[in-house]
Amino acid sequence: MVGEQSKKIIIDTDPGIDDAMAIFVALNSPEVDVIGLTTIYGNVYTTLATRNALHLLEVAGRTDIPVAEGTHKTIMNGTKLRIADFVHGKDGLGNQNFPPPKGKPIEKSAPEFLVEQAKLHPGEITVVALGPLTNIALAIQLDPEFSKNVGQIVLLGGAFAVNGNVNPASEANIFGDPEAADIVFTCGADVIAVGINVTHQVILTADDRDKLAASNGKLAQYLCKILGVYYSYHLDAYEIEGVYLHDPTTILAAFLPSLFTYTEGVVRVQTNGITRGLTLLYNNRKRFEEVTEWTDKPSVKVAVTVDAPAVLKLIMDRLMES
Ligand SMILES: O=c1[nH]cnc2c1ncn2[C@@H]1O[C@H](CO)[C@@H](O)[C@H]1O
Repeated sequence: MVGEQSKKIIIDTDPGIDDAMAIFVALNSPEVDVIGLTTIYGNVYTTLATRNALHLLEVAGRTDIPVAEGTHKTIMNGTKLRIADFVHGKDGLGNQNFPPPKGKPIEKSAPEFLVEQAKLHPGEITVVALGPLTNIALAIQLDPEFSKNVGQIVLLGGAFAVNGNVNPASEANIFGDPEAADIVFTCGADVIAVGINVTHQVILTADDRDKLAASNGKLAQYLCKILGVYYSYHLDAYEIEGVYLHDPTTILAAFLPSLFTYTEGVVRVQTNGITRGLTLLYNNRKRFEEVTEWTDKPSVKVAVTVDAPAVLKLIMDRLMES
């Protein structure tokens, strides 16, 4: 669905059950035109993320959308990755053993595609980053103009003034590549961070899932098939009969920003020690005597509150219309 004034978005994704939901919400939202998917490790390894991205576009009948494969390593060339297959299933999509997709990724790598599109449409592209931030950091390193050319970077990442979900300090996407995250937070682009302090407020209950399953929405029904593993994980880890809608909530922040409130400040990422992956926002309330690691760095916006009932309703409506 493409509206007249629709925003061009590129989704950087590691599908992932909530990624699948976010991609489908975006494809059914007239406010945005999805011009590409780029893939990254996180919920699964990058190779599987690419396969799943192609598969999801086939399910949605949108094979016209290009998929560019991202990096298999962290920005520091690390190959020991933390993969959250215990959250999403071995295949990333709820252990359904879907057949391999027919399509192939494009020749360009994810960072090359991001740089190319930002240059082609200066100020117009919104990158929605749903996994670790390595591809975006590589795009920044590849082209010094990328931060200026990109319209906005809306990222799911961080745990602002709350515990993380990998450990008490760190949220999964930031923990996946803290050095890359720090590059993105300080790159000078218009960055909006949606952390788990916000996404943990948007919960799809078992009742909501039943409503999706009972609808005629083709994509809603597909999602209900793959959601089982995600529910089991939440019951086990959080003792809730519902799932957090991290990625779909972040997608909405990209085109319906008024559903959220924000604060602004410099965010740095801890890259060492037991708090590796911690996101720390300087709230500008004190002028420090010393020069700090936050001094003279560009500010970003960090989501603080969310109209959770409105976000949940929109996500469900868009999926049930599919
Ligand atoms: O406990 C966890 N470990 C790793 N990844 C997780 C966990 N819980 C959720 N996610 C995944 O990480 C992103 C949000 O942090 C989401 O993509 C979510 O599916």
